Amino acid sequence: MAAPSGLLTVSDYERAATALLPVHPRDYYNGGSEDEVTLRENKRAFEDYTIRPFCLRDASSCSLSISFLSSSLSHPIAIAPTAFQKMAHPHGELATVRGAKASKSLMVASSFATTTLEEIKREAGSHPMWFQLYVYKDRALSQSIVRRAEAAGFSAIVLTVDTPMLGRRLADIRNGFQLPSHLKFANFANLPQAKMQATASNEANAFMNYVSGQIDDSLTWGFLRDLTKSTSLPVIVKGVMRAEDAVEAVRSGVKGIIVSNHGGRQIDSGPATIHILREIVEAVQGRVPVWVDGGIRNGRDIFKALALGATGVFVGRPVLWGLTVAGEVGVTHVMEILKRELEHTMRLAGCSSIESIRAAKDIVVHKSFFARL
Ligand SMILES: Cc1cc2nc3c(=O)[nH]c(=O)nc-3n(C[C@H](O)[C@H](O)[C@H](O)COP(=O)(O)O)c2cc1C
Ligand SMILES: CCCCCCC(=O)C(=O)O
Repeated sequence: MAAPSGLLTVSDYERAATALLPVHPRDYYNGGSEDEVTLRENKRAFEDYTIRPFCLRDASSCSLSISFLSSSLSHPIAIAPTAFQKMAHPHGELATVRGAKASKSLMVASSFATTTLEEIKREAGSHPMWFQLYVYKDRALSQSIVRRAEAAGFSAIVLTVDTPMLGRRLADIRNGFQLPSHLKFANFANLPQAKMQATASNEANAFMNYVSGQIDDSLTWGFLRDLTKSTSLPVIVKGVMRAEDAVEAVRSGVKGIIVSNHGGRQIDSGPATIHILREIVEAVQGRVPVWVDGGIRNGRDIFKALALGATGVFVGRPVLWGLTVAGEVGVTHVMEILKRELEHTMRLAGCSSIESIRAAKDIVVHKSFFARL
């Protein structure tokens, strides 16, 4: 199947998906928490940074490849974990895996997938896949999920640390958002699915409260230290927004950090992730790779994140929009658009490799740079 014609950018996919989706999944996917200040700011803040291109630097070839830990990837754009992908398309997570493979993109599977982690990994084969972990009050259940991810062949555990409870997503509360009754929390076959799906009581927010109530809100650094020791997989933390937390995470044994505010879905009024990236990169001093997500919608955004020190970036909603519009073809197309835009930006800026973006001092500056001229 060919990619839909006329869709040239992620914004085109956003408009198309938003028009197609029923109101509950649309608001769940697109929305943020409270006044959605952080949701908007994540995207807007990229405009505060300017690209200062070099000229006459041989733009005839360009490589997007990166390496970190003992891995190498053909490009630095990865697929963030997002829950309930079968609301976007009947093939859900499996279509996303196929799109990840076709576009050679690293993918993270969500704990709250509507497809089991074993089915996801089977579809992925040898393609690199990480597993995102939410920790439940039922610690035995959490441990069994980690063991299953190890056994299935995932290559890292991504521990989400910005969600002791769910943020207040007002649109979902107003809609009485629930997982449609034909879909399941596939990784939790033994939990009372009926409670996790449509609740007969229809009490406002019953579903969100139930899910939120399953997540362990008492986690501390001790849990992270224990996790890094008890799993055979490298642990990466997702949701770090402060330099001292990044340093503590490295001390706790993590092998990577994802600077993230959960796409503006958790605490509201937090800063845009792109503003926080540099201080975290500086604090970590190259001891572990640092990724960033939140509001990344085009190749210039990705270029800016790389120039500010990111090893790579993750995208969440853009993939859901691609999945909604055209299943695996849409996911592939969204990722190809981002890759093409990144390469285009690199060649116009005089950078023939990702390394050369990072090495070029001041190629990306905050707009306040010009105030001193
Ligand atoms: C609909 C939706 C579901 C999400 N589900 C999860 C999840 O299950 N686990 C998780 O760690 N993050 C989850 N996230 C957060 C994303 O992993 C990521 O941090 C965020 O989407 C990045 O922002 P962006 O959507 O602007 O690219 C979700 C985000 C969205 C939009
Ligand atoms: C309504 C249940 C939400 C589960 C959490 C998934 C997630 O991380 C999100 O941002 O949504």
